[in-house]
Amino acid sequence: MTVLESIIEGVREDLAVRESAIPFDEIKQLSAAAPPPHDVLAALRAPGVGVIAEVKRRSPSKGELAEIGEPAELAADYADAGARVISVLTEGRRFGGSLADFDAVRARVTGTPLLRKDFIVSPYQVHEARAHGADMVLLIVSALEQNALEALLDRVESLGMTALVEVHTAEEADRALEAGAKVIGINARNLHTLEVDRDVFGRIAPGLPQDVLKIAESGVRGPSDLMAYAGSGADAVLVGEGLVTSDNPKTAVTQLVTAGSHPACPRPSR
Ligand SMILES: O=C(O)c1ccccc1NCC(=O)[C@H](O)[C@H](O)COP(=O)(O)O
Repeated sequence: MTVLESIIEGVREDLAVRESAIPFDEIKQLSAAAPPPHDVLAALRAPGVGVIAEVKRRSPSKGELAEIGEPAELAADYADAGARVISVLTEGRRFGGSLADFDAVRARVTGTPLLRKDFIVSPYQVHEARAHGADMVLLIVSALEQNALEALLDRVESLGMTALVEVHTAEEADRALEAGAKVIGINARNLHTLEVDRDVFGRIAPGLPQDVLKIAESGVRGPSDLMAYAGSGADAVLVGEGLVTSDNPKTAVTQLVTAGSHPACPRPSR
């Protein structure tokens, strides 16, 4: 079993527990009653290369990353520093995240879009994300059959949210486009082996249509990585470890945001 398959096995077990506590019809009603989502596409299309800043406690590749006592305070720092979107990992077993983290961040950060970063395999999780105030959800192509990917993407958009459709290979990028993805995240990390290869973005992004927003995920440790991804066509970078392990995450975001809007930073070609 690969790392991704093992994560998803646990996600399905945890999901079954939540489904028995709050049935699907109820979560659908809660999602319909939530305040409307932020316009994530507009946020990501703002000038310059944007930063999606992640609240990440630990990871399968690195173990414990940071003790995040107050995820809401960390997220508020990210927002103040100019992050375009804040990503909150809600998977508990391997990343130490939770929907409680997400709720705390949503209550504190009202003006910046939030990404629910989890391993979405069921429509239930999409409604659950919206019920908790998510504006964006992650759909990982290699975790989903094509018909499931398409159905989940439709559902995300029908609730007014935006899907970050994650790929790691050119074939997965073709599947994302076939499904109608408007935002494609190219993850440098192979989720089956955990190997990180920053060159993956530069191999895939140039082949994507100009109007698709391209997010470079993983492996960003500072402004020079953002600049390199920008040179290959990134509209934004998604950063977790590099922020939560820094001495001052707010300054780390500011440095990335400054690099992304610097005249020397290659412009997105959209
Ligand atoms: O981070 C991991 O080890 C990991 C392992 C298996 C599945 C997903 C994983 N991470 C999710 C992500 O893609 C990252 O949190 C995100 O891209 C930020 O990456 P980084 O800046 O390198 O923390």
